[in-house]
Amino acid sequence: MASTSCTALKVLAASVAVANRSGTIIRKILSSGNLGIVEKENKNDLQTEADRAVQRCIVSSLTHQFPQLTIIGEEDNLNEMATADKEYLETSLAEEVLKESCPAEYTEAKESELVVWVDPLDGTAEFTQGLLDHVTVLIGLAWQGKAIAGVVYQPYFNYQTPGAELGRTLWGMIGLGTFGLGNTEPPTEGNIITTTRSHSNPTVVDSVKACEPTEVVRVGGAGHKVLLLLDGLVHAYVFGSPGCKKWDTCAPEVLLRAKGGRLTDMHGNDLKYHKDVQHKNTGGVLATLKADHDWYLARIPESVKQALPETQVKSATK
Ligand SMILES: Nc1ncnc2c1ncn2[C@@H]1O[C@H](COP(=O)(O)O)[C@@H](O)[C@H]1OP(=O)(O)O
Ligand SMILES: [Mg+2]
Ligand SMILES: [Mg+2]
Ligand SMILES: [Mg+2]
Repeated sequence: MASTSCTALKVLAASVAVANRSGTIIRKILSSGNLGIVEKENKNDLQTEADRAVQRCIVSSLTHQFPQLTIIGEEDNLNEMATADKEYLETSLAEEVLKESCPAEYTEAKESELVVWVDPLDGTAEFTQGLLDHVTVLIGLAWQGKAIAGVVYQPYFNYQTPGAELGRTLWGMIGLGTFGLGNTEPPTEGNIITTTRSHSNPTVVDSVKACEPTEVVRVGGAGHKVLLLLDGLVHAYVFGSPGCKKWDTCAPEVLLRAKGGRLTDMHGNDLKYHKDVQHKNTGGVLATLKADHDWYLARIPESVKQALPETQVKSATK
């Protein structure tokens, strides 16, 4: 099989398997009733036992199978202990990924050149408030500074539909496509914009308003908002704030771009994912699937652009 010699596809197959395992961990912790909530930088920046346990699971599992990867996870101080964490070791590879052929441009990508951006639980604020379908697990793979593959796992997809299967896995690779989706056609009428519900500020409000929405959908999570685009429920995701980090955007960006969409900062620049890049997406986030991305870019006010400088890369050669 062509895929067996493709390291990027193998890492993606491991990421899909460990994302699925993460769902079991998150659901078990929520049903235990003890979320172990900790405030990080401020009251809008929370961490739960699910964030910690899933990061340990993902980092220990990927490190065990691919020791030369660079893995950058949201939750600090967990990576070192994760290598010794046997409880959470997931060593399977997702067959549905392995059966695909590696796009020619990635056959040369070496394990030591891949950077994996991990958000163990995106939408933590909403998770603590019981808005469970806002939660996703995000694992994105970057090579030569570009997002090339990723998985978005939604552990509580369908949780309000009795009898339906709980959770879904979406994964993709640039050049291969996005898998696990249904309808992706956007609404035929209006200009529906999704944005933050828990991290708003004046530049967020100004950028949404400037894009002339007919409706604003305020929900949690970067992964969740990109899923709204991929499910054909909104036309654009507009986040005029530096709050999102590389682990919030890497995997969702792949799923969008592999379907022909775009995810940029507010200046229209592509985001960079080198291992030594600034973690914050300081230029904000603008994402579209079928809508005219440049139309939205042209409407972002100069005052917002000035408040959101482009992200700096220490060395763009790695
Ligand atoms: N000001 C912020 N402080 C901390 N995290 C933020 C901030 N803004 C955005 N994020 C992260 O980006 C995600 C998307 O933002 P929002 O839901 O506000 O649109 C959030 O779920 C959160 O990720 P996480 O939940 O993984 O900490
Ligand atoms: Mg967080
Ligand atoms: Mg996040
Ligand atoms: Mg998170």
